[in-house]
Amino acid sequence: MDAQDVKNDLTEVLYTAEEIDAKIKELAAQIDRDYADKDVLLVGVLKGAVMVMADLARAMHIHAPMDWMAVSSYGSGTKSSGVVRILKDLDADLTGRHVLIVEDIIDSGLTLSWLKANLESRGPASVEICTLLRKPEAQKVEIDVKYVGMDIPNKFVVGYGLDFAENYRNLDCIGILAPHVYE
Ligand SMILES: O=P(O)(O)OC[C@H]1O[C@H](OP(=O)(O)OP(=O)(O)O)[C@H](O)[C@@H]1O
Ligand code: HPA
Ligand SMILES: [Mg+2]
Repeated sequence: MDAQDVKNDLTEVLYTAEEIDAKIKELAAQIDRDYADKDVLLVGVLKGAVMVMADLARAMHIHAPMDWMAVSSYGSGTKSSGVVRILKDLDADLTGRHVLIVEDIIDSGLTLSWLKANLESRGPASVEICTLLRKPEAQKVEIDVKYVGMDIPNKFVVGYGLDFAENYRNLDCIGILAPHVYE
């Protein structure tokens, strides 16, 4: 690791690229089984879920059409504002469809509880959630989540799609961001 390596800004690597890959494959196998007899539409939440979506979809063996929504509740800070805004809506009509929301992280849960209710109001056959990470100690609202990769401590994490002020998304691992970077 050279002096410029952004990994230097992590206090700890929580999951290596290999560990993430193994977990994504497990989730994909579960999803393949559960949706074997119905068509699923993957709904990725930009931008954080881009890496999860790309790897999850490629690890699946059933049809996995993808659509995207952009919502933002964090802006450039490390705390959720609780106010969710739609920055880009779906192209697809959800009527009668089995929707699987794909997310990188459930932190306070405010984004997903809002999003799930929003998508449920569009007449889908079902709406389930797949998230790679969840912070149980930070969650402020109950959400029924069918697929969870791993539960993590209540620390601000970056990498594999997760950003701080738009940086670190391209890290191949997931780690805890050193507080000196944002304090
Ligand atoms: O459970 P919550 O406390 O609501 O936090 C989780 C959400 O926050 C992040 O998105 P963000 O709004 O930062 O946008 P981004 O995906 O573009 O980084 C993350 O990707 C989730 O969507
Ligand atoms: O821990 C986090 N890191 C990056 N983005 C986030 N959005 C919610 N929680 C986090
Ligand atoms: Mg973010």
